[in-house]
Amino acid sequence: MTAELVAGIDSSTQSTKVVVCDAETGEIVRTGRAPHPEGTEVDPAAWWDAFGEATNGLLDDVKAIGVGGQQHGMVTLDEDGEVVRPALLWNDTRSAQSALDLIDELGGPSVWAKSVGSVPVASFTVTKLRWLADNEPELADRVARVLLPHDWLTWKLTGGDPVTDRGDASGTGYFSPSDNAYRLDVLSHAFGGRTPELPTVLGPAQAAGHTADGVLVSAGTGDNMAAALGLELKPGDVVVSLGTSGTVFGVAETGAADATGEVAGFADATGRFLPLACTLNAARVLTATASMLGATLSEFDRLALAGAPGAEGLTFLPYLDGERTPNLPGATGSLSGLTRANMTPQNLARSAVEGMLCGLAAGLDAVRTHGLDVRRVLLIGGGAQSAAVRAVAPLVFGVPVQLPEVAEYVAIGAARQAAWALASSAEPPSWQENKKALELDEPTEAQRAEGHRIQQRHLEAREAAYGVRRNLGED
Ligand SMILES: Nc1ncnc2c1ncn2[C@@H]1O[C@H](COP(=O)(O)OP(=O)(O)O)[C@@H](O)[C@H]1O
Ligand SMILES: O=C(CO)[C@@H](O)[C@H](O)COP(=O)(O)O
Repeated sequence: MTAELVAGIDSSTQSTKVVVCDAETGEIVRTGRAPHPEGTEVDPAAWWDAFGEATNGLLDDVKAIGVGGQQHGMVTLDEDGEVVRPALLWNDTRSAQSALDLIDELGGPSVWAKSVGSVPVASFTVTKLRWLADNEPELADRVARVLLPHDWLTWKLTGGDPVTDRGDASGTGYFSPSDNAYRLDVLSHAFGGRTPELPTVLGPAQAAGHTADGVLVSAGTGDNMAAALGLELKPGDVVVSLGTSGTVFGVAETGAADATGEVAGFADATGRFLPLACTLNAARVLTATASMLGATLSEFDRLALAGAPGAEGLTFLPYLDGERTPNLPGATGSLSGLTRANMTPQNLARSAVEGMLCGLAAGLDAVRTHGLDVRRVLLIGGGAQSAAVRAVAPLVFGVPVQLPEVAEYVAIGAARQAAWALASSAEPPSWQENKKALELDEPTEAQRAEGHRIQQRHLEAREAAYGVRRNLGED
């Protein structure tokens, strides 16, 4: 009997990736990818074009397809289903003041954390709608429907009524993951009294519909939720993803409600929860530093590996695109501790790797404080391909770090969701047999202490430069 095939799509910030898998075992049989345009506002048509390019010739015998997409992006449609304005992405910080206004107007951070699981920052859709209402009211008046990137792609595939899932909906700021319901009062308040249509929230294994060719389309989800599904996380597993964003997350049985805003209390794609901390600066810290040094990524790795642990006193706070955690949307990066002796390409490269990872280590402390048991870190995303990152991560994180076989876990998770919807089973198929992970070298006690010192220095520099206090998990 020939295997049934399912496809998973990862429509993330920088590209669309596709995997086609055996529905029963998860074995990957084909892959594809296509780039997205630069920028923090993008015409959704570019994602559809990238989808077409990435899947070209790959979907002929596929029975089901699922879409994982970058979270939070605001896609606005008019009465005719036409896009009203380019989508504002999760990393667009223009709505930072709108976030502060909304927090204030609706009762403060604790009220937000309790009602929708998260305190909104500029990334959240709800703040983008407020920005639109305040700054482009004539466009806001034309908005009949608001979707997230994955909702829009799913809708393009089925042509039916727009749908979403609980995981991606939980990143809007107008959905309560604990009540499993939209907060239309919050939506309407944020959008100046307007009440656009929202997509129906499907259950984890429900189908969104079918393509014109009869391929089943699953509900889809946000990219981090899809990665969690693809990795089949167990209690104690925490993912650190180094893509455009840096994210730290794990699956929990109860939702987080962090009034400090460091941890977002998202839902996952299985009916559980996904507490998550997110930075705006991850893999691109490495690529920007490599480009400043005139180095390729492998030359950059060689430089960083030749730099001394602690970069001989250089501290790089890598807020190159502003920052989200800590919430410093207008921040710029800084490099401190320079001397004539330590100012070398090797130390600069090393400090970029350490600075980026220290931001994620703070996220690790934050999710630990909010209930996640951190027994091991699974390192994924484009930045995990860096040899220097692999060498430094165990020191800075201070727990065992595993590198799941380099593969596209968002797309794999979306494919697993498609296989689940195809089987209509109570639980998703287990693809665990196909999972291999490389155990990175455990740090010695001395290296662990070094990692701790690097993290302490990073936190002190953060406090000195931006007044950010340490969170509860830090000593
Ligand atoms: N060896 C490497 N070292 C550092 N960065 C890398 C390496 N390989 C890929 N990247 C970076 O990873 C990023 C892409 O990661 P990915 O997880 O696909 O991002 P996203 O999902 O946000 O689109 C790009 O910025 C790319 O340059
Ligand atoms: O906003 C978040 C998480 O809340 C980001 O993680 C986006 O979902 C984009 O992901 P990548 O493109 O970096 O994978």
